[in-house]
Amino acid sequence: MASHRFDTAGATTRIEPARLTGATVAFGDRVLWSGLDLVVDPGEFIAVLGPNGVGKTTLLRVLLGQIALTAGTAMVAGRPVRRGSTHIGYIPQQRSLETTAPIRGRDLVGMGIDGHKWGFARFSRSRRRRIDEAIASVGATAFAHVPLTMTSGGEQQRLRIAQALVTNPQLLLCDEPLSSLDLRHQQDVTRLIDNACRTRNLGVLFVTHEINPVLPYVDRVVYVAGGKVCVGTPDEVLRSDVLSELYGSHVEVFHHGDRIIVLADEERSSHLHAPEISDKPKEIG
Ligand SMILES: Nc1ncnc2c1ncn2[C@@H]1O[C@H](COP(=O)(O)OP(=O)(O)OP(=O)(O)O)[C@@H](O)[C@H]1O
Repeated sequence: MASHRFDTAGATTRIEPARLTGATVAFGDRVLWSGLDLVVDPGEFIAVLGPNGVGKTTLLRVLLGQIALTAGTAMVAGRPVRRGSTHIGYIPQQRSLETTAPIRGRDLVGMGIDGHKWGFARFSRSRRRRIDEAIASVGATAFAHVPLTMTSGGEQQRLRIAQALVTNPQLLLCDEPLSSLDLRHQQDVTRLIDNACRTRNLGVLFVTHEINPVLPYVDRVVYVAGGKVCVGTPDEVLRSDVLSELYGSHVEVFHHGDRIIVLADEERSSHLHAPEISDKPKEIG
């Protein structure tokens, strides 16, 4: 894991992408999670895991400045969180990109620089270069000029990653970027994000229900369940005893070849799961 960034003068400057201290989020009487201490290092790939509805997206929204902590502090790039920070690249949970407007991939990537504003900035040479570089870095050059409606889900996800990277952020927040992708595209997208993490020295928080495609790449996991959060390496956290304590009910972690399968007894922990509650054990990863 890289932990230092080199400036142009060759001196080492350490920029901390994110830091949460004693972080707690509650909505009314409902405490979503509490007491989270987490420092995201430069070049560190962290997976955020846990069942539905426990507050994984909320964690990203805290760092985006969209949800205020009930207690504790949240910093991004050494400063208190604020909305609209260019230090953050964000890949939101997948929404359909279908639109009647003739938007192309490179338009989408450009929106990472200037939102949905259209104007003279569109024609600046440096802006064009940044967009071209971001598109090339995710291997999307061949289809960046095609209307988005004519691109596949995997191609759109590459363009979303380029959009998140175009401001050269220090922190990349990814909210279930693997959903709706087949295994090959899950692996491609995970590799791309890992490559951005290592080569750009940026911190990555990657929310996912698919543990196995990301396992080869992650440095640490943040596991949210039962109103609590556990942070550590996959070997430290993805264990039956650790997760049973976190869930407050029996959880089995199986190793099958390279794969990890987490089975939680939904009946006993159904209050942790939303909205589809099953009386069968649920495979989380
Ligand atoms: N602004 C808000 N006000 C009240 N409740 C909220 C707010 N934002 C989120 N919640 C609730 O907090 C809970 C956690 O939501 P969140 O989307 O963070 O969960 P998640 O772990 O990302 O779930 P999933 O895996 O299903 O995407 C949900 O029950 C949600 O309805």
